[in-house]
Amino acid sequence: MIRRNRILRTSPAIRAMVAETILTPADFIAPLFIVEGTNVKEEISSMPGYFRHSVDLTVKEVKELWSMGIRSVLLFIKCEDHLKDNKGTEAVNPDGLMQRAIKAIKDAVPEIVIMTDVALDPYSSFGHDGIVENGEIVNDATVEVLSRMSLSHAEAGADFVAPSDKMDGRILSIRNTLEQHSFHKVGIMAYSAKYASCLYGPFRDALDSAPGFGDKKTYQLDYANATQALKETLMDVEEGADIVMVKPALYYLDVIKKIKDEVQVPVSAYHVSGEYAMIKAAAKMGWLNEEKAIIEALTSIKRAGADLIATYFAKDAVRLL
Ligand SMILES: NCc1[nH]cc(CCC(=O)O)c1CC(=O)O
Ligand SMILES: [Mg+2]
Repeated sequence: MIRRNRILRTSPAIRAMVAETILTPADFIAPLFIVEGTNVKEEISSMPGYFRHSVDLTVKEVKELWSMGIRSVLLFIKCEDHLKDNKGTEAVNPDGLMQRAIKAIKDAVPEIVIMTDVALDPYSSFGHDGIVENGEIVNDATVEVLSRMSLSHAEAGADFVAPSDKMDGRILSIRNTLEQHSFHKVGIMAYSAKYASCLYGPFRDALDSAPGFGDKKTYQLDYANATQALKETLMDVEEGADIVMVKPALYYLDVIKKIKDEVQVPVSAYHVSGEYAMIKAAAKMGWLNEEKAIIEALTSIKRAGADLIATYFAKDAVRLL
């Protein structure tokens, strides 16, 4: 034998020397679920160990994340039922929960990068990401509202808007709207390769945002396809996306790799609620070691090509590194 492969795995020191993929706290984007009220902290039943917080406790949480080295948060709000409609009225309310949360975080931790979800589902009486007409999700009217919604987040102080809706043409429209209003420093993280996945179930519990009819297959990608994901990601970059995203993450490592090889912007991946829940459930049963499962999952996502990872395990991962 002239090549003994095991030499490079002999000891922890050698393994550390040759490790190609190393996670760091700045890799993580921490998603946060925000609710009305004060001093509210509610555990999400299908996401054990993860919570919805009122704005005051969200601010506390953000301070802790920042002190741990996490550099970015991704905000989602749970809209009160009586404020939901089919027009996204509350989504553009300058005093809405999202807008108030952005301001409170910006005041308390000005340096952290605030990213905001842009889609109508939490605000929609139909639980869909867009405006519904005759049982269909209409594209262009939705893009118009998403652009106003993005502007409203920028006005409140968001650093990045993150359109997760998958309507056609929304990146260009959002970019133009931001430009027209001189928000030259607000970025766009586009959910470009977002699949219609079963893995969003716990998230929809968290926000009470499950579709009231049908599914999201007319706008989110079919998991049988990778080519469309690449095409649509390249289009989003052309339209002005600063960061592109693949979502979910672990079932889509090939898509992350394919996109990373083709684009010249940072690629993020969203390790979604169902991926969190799977690890939590198996760990609770004693079938998997939770800590090892977390680090292996996140390292694999980065190895596939993700520059950034949105994950509910951000804090756990930083503690384990
Ligand atoms: N547009 C809404 C949105 N933004 C992020 C997620 C899912 C995140 C997760 O499951 O962790 C969803 C759900 C959906 O598309 O139905
Ligand atoms: Mg990085």
